[in-house]
Amino acid sequence: MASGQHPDVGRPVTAPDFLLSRPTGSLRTQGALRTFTDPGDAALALRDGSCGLVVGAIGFEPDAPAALMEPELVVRTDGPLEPPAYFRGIRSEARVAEEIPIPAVHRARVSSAISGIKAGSVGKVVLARAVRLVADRPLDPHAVCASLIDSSPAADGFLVDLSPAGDAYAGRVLVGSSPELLVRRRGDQVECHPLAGSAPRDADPATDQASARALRDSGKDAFEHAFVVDSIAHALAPLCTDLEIPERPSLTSTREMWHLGTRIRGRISDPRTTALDLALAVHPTPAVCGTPTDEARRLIAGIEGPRGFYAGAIGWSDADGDGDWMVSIRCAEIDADRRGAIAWAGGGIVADSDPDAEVAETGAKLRTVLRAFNAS
Ligand SMILES: C=C(O[C@@H]1C=C(C(=O)O)C=C[C@H]1O)C(=O)O
Repeated sequence: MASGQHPDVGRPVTAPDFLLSRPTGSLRTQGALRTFTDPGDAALALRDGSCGLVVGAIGFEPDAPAALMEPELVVRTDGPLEPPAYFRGIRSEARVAEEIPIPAVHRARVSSAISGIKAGSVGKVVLARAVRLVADRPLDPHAVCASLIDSSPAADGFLVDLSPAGDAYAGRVLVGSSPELLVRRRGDQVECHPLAGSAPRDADPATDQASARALRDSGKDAFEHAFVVDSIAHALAPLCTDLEIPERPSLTSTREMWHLGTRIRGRISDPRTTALDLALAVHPTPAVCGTPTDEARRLIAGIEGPRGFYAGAIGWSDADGDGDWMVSIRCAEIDADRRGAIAWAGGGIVADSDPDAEVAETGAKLRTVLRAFNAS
């Protein structure tokens, strides 16, 4: 670098403050003509035609502030995004400074959730844990996101400036690589691809295939998965016709995990129902919350405290009603000063869950994000 030059020289001026990269099409935006903290207001603005496009993030709790905006500049691409060389050239470095809670406490929480489930309080609850990362040199959220996209076999990745959610979120950025499609609408076609039931991948191909087969044949995981399909089918039934729900889930994978997934398809009944309306109707699914929803949400709030944007939804919706919303998992929130971040991972607990396996599963899920920070 020549002396006197700013360290950011070469940084693309087009760096977006919202991006969603997906194999089926991507979107990146800059600037905000208008922001919304209440997703209901954004949904209304799309429906009454006063807003052409909404992008951003919705929190886990329905009344938590959202970070939604009507962007100034929009670039849509058919396939996944190709991160700029500038961001690919930056190696992010951070280390795990704290586990929230420590794995032994997460294990104990899972054990007591299993006892609660057996006593009949809920059928399923999703418990998460977090890790706090610290960095000696400032992190660049776009570089972390570039690494997330490049490490994802499907080039899944997202980045959302959370500033529109208010002072507590000013300058904070959510980055992640979610494999889970909450809902997508194109024309009259609606699609969801919920995931639930997981097993860590293994470097040894024979072991890896064996754990995929064990997941496919696991009664406990099929049971855990069915809560999610039932909940989405129930939420979509009044909004869609021709709902197609495969009888059994199929295997799907990321670099780190095997999952059970079910591709649900339907046709929109009323064309005024936008992708954002659909997202708000299905969220939070039992893939991140539990069954019954309100009881599981109360349990989670009591055990974990507020989740903020983890286990919420990120995506976009336009005034024609089209849009994509992903479940905000495999993600981290980067601090405004760029010296730290917090990453989360959770897993569904049912009566037959094994506490040690749940600790291992959340550890494996965290690897997606930890790799992007070169943290271990
Ligand atoms: C909650 C997370 O993942 C969710 C929970 C899963 C499970 O319990 O098996 C699987 C995929 C996701 O729906 C997470 O990654 O943090």
